[in-house]
Amino acid sequence: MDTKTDTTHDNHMEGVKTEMENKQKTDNDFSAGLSDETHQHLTISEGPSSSCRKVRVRPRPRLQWMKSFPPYNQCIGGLGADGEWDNEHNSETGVPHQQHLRHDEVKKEDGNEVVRGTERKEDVELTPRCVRDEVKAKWRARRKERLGGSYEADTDRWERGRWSGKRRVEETGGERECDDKGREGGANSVWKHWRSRNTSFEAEIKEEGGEGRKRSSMPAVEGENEESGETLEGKDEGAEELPGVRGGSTTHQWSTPHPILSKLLHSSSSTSSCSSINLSSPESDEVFSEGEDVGKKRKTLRKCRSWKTYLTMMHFSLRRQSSWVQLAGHQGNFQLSEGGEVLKLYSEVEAKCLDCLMRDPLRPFVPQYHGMVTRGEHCYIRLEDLLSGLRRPVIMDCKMGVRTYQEEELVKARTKDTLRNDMYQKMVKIDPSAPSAEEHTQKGVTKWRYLQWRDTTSSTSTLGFRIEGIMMEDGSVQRDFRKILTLAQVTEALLYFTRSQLGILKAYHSRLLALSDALTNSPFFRTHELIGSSLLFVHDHSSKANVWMIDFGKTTPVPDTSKLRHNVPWAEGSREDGYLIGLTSLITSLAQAISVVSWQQEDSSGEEKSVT
Ligand SMILES: Nc1ncnc2c1ncn2[C@@H]1O[C@H](COP(=O)(O)OP(=O)(O)OP(=O)(O)O)[C@@H](O)[C@H]1O
Ligand SMILES: O=P(O)(O)O[C@@H]1[C@H](O)[C@H](O)[C@@H](OP(=O)(O)O)[C@H](OP(=O)(O)O)[C@H]1O
Repeated sequence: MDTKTDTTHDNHMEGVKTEMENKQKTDNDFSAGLSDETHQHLTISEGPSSSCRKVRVRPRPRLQWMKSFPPYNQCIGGLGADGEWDNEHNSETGVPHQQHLRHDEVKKEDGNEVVRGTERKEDVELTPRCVRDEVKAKWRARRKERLGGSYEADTDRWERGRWSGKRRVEETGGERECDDKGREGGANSVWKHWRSRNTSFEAEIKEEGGEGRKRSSMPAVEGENEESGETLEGKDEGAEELPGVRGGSTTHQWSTPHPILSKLLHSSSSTSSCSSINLSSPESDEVFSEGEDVGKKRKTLRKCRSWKTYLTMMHFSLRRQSSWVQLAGHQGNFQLSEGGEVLKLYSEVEAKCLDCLMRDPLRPFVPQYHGMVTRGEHCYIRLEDLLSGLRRPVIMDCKMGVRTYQEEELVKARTKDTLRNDMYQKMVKIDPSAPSAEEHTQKGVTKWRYLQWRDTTSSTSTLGFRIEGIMMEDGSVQRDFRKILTLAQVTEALLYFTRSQLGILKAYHSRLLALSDALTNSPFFRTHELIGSSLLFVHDHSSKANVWMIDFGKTTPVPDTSKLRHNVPWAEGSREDGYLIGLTSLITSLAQAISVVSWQQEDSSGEEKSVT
């Protein structure tokens, strides 16, 4: 955006400051009082500032396929698209951090090699990298040959592998719910069981089958990814967590890990020598035998060293990158960085919000924001990975607020300047009778119409939030929660999501209460309309649980900062978002779930006592 917007925003923040100084209070339902922690966060030194004007920025597209966005598996541990990591910007100075470039200054973009570095050091270090690239290129060529040369161009397969776990499940004969021994298991069967017991909640569960964890790995196995890093793509923290190694959530493709990956992992335990790596798989033979003269020891050694570095980095990455997964939102918006940060396609609106939030009492509830980075021609915001450190994370994304459209969408809709056929199609797919006769004729709806329809046919309008998606620990993803409309249904979904674990329910409950306090004391919240923002619930089997505020792409400052209440229904012009209505619903529902589980436990312990 332009300078005008910046000025507006700055003025706005100035207004916020004045407001704080005057200690004006908005009329809301929350208790006042700053906790020590809140004070602590208020005094946090300057966070990263948006230096986004200094780089070329594109609007966030709704990407159809991933060719221009190398997939997650290419981003791991620097094994990405041949040195694509580039200008990491110092968020304060806007100057690229040259030290973040890897030693290879030779950069390939779209096949064009760009030589950047001239220093001696780089020249020396280029050698193993070049060897590696050469080997990788040969290997790629071989794989391509084996696959009939189709995988590079077959974008449909690419897309399928990356994003459409559902279709994958169908193709693999619905083996999603069986482990490699053919036993039934995994979250889906639990979900089905749960659903069959709970007739009041009729969500149609679509078995999207491991869309999360699997999708990032699939292209590698199928050879759909033309880059070499994909073969070693990791997602969990150790060999025991690898697809195919872990039972209960695998398809037959994963009955064994990829041969090279398997060897890498085994080799990592013996770190002393490259000779400890047993390279006998067909793939590795291909890589290492071709053009390799055993007599030329030096060359071989260099190759080994190169591969050793490669393997070490890979193993490190596997451990570090955990199992990041994008549960909701725009496809292609995200990447992982070398350091395990989540990179989200840059939006100035969001960057400004995050910048403010780093100096707000809400900071402990928001992923750490580390400024921005450019990669190729795109710019990304750098976020803390909220799944980092979790094993087999269970995730739920709740989109907050009583509406998910901005008021400006309504204004645009009145002129009907843009009719969206894609949204019309989505609407028809869910309910053919939803579009009006006119919309059917036009085969298009305005964005506002679609979003408003989504809001009114879900719990958004009534409860002030909706569940966008849930991923269980086996990687199964459910995204269709349209039929959850009442608090009781939400409670049932929460019981399913947490598997009725009291500790986790309580942890979520107290976290939301703390969030509620922080919101009360937040100048950011008092002065911003939050549209389409989510609460991300994450926990794992070790009972780590947390809730985070994410997605500020449609969160904007309001001109009159004294009026916003967040706990009243929206009327046009009010800018009210109903965020607190949603939060209250969630807190109430969690309290209900806690009561239900407590009763159940009391009941069962009573029964046990009476038996004994
Ligand atoms: N910092 C993070 N750490 C871990 N996971 C994240 C993080 N940020 C986002 N995600 C994952 O990505 C998903 C989408 O995030 P987000 O809502 O920010 O994307 P979006 O494309 O802006 O969404 P929308 O289309 O609703 O605007 C989340 O549901 C979550 O699974
Ligand atoms: O979840 P659904 O039903 O698929 O609908 C999408 C969802 O509402 C997104 O939040 C919205 O993006 P924004 O939040 O950025 O508006 C997107 O609009 P888009 O297609 O214009 O990106 C919608 O298509």
